[in-house]
Amino acid sequence: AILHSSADLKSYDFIVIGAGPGGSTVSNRLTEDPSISVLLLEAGGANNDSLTIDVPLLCTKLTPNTQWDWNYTTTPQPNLNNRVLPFPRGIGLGGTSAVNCLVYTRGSKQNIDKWAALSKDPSWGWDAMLPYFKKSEKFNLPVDGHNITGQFDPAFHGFKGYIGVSVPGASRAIDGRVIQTTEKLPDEFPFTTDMNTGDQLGVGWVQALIDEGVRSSSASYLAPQVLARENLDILLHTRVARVLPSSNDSFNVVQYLDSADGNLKNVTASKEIILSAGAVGTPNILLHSGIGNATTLNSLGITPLLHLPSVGQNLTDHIGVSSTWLVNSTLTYDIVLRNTTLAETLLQQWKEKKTGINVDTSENHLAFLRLPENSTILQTFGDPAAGNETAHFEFLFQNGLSQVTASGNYLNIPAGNVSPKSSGAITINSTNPFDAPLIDPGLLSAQIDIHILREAIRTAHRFINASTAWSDYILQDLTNATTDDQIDEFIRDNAVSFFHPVATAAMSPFNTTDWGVVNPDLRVKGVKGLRIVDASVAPSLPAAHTSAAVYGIAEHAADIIKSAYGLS
Ligand SMILES: Cc1cc2nc3c(=O)[nH]c(=O)nc-3n(C[C@H](O)[C@H](O)[C@H](O)COP(=O)(O)OP(=O)(O)OC[C@H]3O[C@@H](n4cnc5c(N)ncnc54)[C@H](O)[C@@H]3O)c2cc1C
Repeated sequence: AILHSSADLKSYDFIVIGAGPGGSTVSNRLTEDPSISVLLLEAGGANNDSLTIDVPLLCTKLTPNTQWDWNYTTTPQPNLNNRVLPFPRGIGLGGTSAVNCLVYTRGSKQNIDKWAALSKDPSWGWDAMLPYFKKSEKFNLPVDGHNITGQFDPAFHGFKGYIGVSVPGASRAIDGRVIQTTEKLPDEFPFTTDMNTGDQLGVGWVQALIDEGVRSSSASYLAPQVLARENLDILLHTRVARVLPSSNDSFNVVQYLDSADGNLKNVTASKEIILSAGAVGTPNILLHSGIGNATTLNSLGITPLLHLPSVGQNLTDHIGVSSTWLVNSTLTYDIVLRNTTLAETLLQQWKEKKTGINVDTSENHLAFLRLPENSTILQTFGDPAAGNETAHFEFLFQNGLSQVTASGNYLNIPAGNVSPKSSGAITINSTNPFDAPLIDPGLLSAQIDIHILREAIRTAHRFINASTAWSDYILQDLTNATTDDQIDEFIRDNAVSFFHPVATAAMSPFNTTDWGVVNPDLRVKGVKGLRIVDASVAPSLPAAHTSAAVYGIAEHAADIIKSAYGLS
């Protein structure tokens, strides 16, 4: 049940911190066993009364600087002309999956196999993880009822899980041109039926976290029939300050801020605390608990309880930038952005029938592509991707999603570097656990990353210019950058995080002490009672939007925990 106040707290076997994909999934699966009790603590509210969250196409309005966002920013990024970027993280049931743009991608088989190699545990590889990806998924037919044969491969999908996944349920004016380009230029831009089979390369229909036209966040794992379980309690509006040891080496106590009276209070787990506060929140809680680099903690005035220097380190994220063209069409989304009556009519259609443009996310097609194998970039710097079947960059084909000026119709193609070599860190500079941590994703700190992004932008332009599919459509290229220097400056002035941070509490092999925060069973190294289940344990960043990975990690984690305690 959702508790009214901390006065209703009982005693619990497990306390889970954070209701994003990690925490919601593990809270659900553990309470399938009626002999186990779980308390889920979440800093935000129920998030269940917001049209902006539910309507897939409104995803861009959810962040930054809103009630659904922690409203973090990065430290100034030296390789982006010292810009400070928004770094949204969702707050409330669903966590960041309630505010993201819904794209469902698992990355390549090589990406997931790299987790097994880094952790020296084959259960984190693709073959063992595929059943967990499927277990989390409820693939459903698009709302327009069109025939989706050839738009996805059913062999790689689950149909009985909690999170809705679907292909687009409304066509967009550029769909035909994207597909035609794959037919005209199949060598460089091959069509792929399904990017979630482990073989991700090509151009294809987006799969998005949508259930019959409505956003499916991790709150789907906390649906009313799940909340009806007597062994699952949720306390909302509750920010965790730190975790504390109850004996020398066992962390069983959670210290939280009671929003009702503003006091710090403790609650104890008889078995384990599970940290699922995300790639920013989890290292922040650990550091304030004295778990991290002992020297740095000491210099801040926090007593180190466990020296684990990798806490907060290795933050890896995607970076991307959008190219824009003025187009010869009036069937673009920017007309809706400019016309409140039309926007209201479309919203009404969504409310009444769950049909129309609002049932889908920001694009109907994606591309995952590589640099040519003989490219001088790869020869000079080595290949940063997980292997030769893993993308270097991604395109999202958007039909006028961002308006550039007050008039005109647009095509936007955000291009992301999805196999970055750069990394940064989450650190703290305060002893107050409720102060924002310092978020430095270190974007473009490795030289190869700007080279890849530059070639991604050039490739997006080839997609548009090299095929006759677009010749009667494009009026003007608004990027205005062609030389290396011009494109680099365009990137440094405009690129943003794609908001996919991972690896800030990475798993490393058992008995490895020089890097990593958790063992392959996701227990924090060197202590009892503490486990981590969220994006921060991924030891490397897949070439993919990250929530699918976290659902897979959490389904696997639930089985690991159940087997450790003999649960059903
Ligand atoms: C704008 C944006 C767009 C994105 N687009 C996509 C996309 O299209 N597809 C995709 O797959 N991924 C996308 N992502 C990334 C994806 O949403 C995340 O990878 C995923 O949600 C991470 O799950 P998590 O469980 O690790 O953490 P989160 O989802 O961040 O959940 C952590 C939870 O912990 C809570 N919490 C944190 N600290 C505390 C505390 N001290 N006390 C109590 N509770 C706390 C938070 O409020 C939150 O609910 C996007 C992210 C953003 C920001």
